Amino acid sequence: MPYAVKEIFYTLQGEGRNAGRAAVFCRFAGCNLWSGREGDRARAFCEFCDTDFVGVDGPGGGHFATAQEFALAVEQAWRGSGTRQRLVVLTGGEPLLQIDEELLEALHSLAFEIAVETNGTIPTLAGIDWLCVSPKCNARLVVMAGDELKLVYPRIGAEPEHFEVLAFEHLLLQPMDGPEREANTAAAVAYCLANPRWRLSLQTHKFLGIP
Ligand SMILES: C[S@@+](CC[C@H](N)C(=O)[O-])C[C@H]1O[C@@H](n2cnc3c(N)ncnc32)[C@H](O)[C@@H]1O
Ligand SMILES: Nc1nc2[nH]cc(C(=O)O)c2c(=O)[nH]1
Ligand code: SF4
Ligand SMILES: [Mg+2]
Repeated sequence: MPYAVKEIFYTLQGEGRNAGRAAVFCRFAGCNLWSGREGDRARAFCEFCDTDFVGVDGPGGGHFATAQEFALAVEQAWRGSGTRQRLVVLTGGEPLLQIDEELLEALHSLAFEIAVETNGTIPTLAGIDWLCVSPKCNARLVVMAGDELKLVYPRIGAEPEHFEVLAFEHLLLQPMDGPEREANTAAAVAYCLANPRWRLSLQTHKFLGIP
């Protein structure tokens, strides 16, 4: 299957329980909850997105005809020494629109651990090593289990309490970036102080000034 990829880059995972860990990021083009066009944002299922996932014109982006071709591009982006602790984060856009078993096998065969960032509206696959689900309040959640649940906070209709019954190892609140970021961060801190099952996830790459 061909894969449409906006960009591939090497950086530190900025968010969640793996924050600080070196990884190749692969941003797949396209999302099922927003077209990516500013004119559509107000009526999108997900309206707060901080990401440009339209097209294949970013650094390292393109159309990859096969899983092997894609995996080689990921390997070429890896800058760490050796073949241990190799991590790739598949994100987007919505990566589960494009990830298939062949792609997971090709990445595993190059010794990559595979993390996925998903909105949880598309069934997931076996073979993902770290699954991060970030539910969106206007969209039906179908992925009810995973390694971390990372909730963008605050959102009316997506109160953290609703998600505590699901089978996630780690529960994280990530302040919504945008004009209210400071207030949202203070609210997330207060929530975590009062509800210790939840931990704060900051988008550390943004204040570090790295991709
Ligand atoms: C751009 S999304 C791509 C992966 C997938 N579509 C998803 O929503 O999980 C990556 C992560 O960024 C989060 N995110 C997007 N916009 C954000 C914002 N304005 N503030 C904080 N987190 C945001 C998402 O909730 C998700 O956890
Ligand atoms: N450094 C860094 N960490 C991230 N974690 C999740 C990201 C995403 O956009 O999915 C992201 C990103 O865009 N950059
Ligand atoms: S689901 Fe993810 S990629 Fe799609 S618009 Fe929302 S935050 Fe952005
Ligand atoms: Mg991002």
